[in-house]
Amino acid sequence: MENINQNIDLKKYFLNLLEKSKMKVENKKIEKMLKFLELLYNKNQVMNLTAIRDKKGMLEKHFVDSLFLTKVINDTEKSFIDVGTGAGFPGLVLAIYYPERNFLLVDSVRKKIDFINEVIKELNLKNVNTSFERSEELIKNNREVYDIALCRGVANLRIILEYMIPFIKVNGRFLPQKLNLNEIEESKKALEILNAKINNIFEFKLPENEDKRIILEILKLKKTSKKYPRKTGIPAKKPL
Ligand SMILES: C[S@@+](CC[C@H](N)C(=O)[O-])C[C@H]1O[C@@H](n2cnc3c(N)ncnc32)[C@H](O)[C@@H]1O
Repeated sequence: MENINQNIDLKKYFLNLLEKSKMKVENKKIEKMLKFLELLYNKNQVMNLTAIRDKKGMLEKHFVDSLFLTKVINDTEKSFIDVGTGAGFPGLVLAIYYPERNFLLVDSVRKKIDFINEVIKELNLKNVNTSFERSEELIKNNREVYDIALCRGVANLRIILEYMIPFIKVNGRFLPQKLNLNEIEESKKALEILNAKINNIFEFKLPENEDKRIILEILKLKKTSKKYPRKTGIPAKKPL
């Protein structure tokens, strides 16, 4: 009985966070997200998947924060890649939200991808593929094929630009999530080399703790030279 009441409270809490953020999510998707939350919470007891250890914190800082992207993503954008997805943020939440669109979730740590594969199986998701290759390796067969690239909490902007811009089509968008605008100035050279520009900056506030969250809209203007990304490890060691 106690468990059922806790689940009802949690659902109410999630719906309230969404309402405060002016977002609507269909009930069957909410149920899937709550199931994902349960799996994450349980796995996090035995394996370090996220530093946020309570369910309400996870709902706000992982689920709602991932869903902010739905305010920026257009109907025409159908293929997505999320590099450094960790426990599935933002990519797995968006894959639940957009069951008709295709997602590739990537993380170089195999046990994280093992967890994501378990969630995919439990939730019976048909629109998600996974890879535990590093992005600099994975690019070989995936150059310029995605409409949207996603990346949250992985590295400095100038580093992730080199990882991500090569994956997207010309006129595709990279939508990195950041906590502030500090990295923009030092990323100017990387943007120029990779033929990309910052087109827009979207600001959000987490509904409960009111911390600021940023989504950068980066547009790919022309094809990327095959020189990029450089060999594995170099983008992080010697950023553009
Ligand atoms: C701090 S976690 C962020 C996880 C998740 N995106 C989130 O926001 O909760 C960063 C993840 O990026 C992965 N990562 C870093 N560089 C990578 C690369 N070049 N290719 C694939 N994964 C990478 C790490 O293994 C780690 O799991």
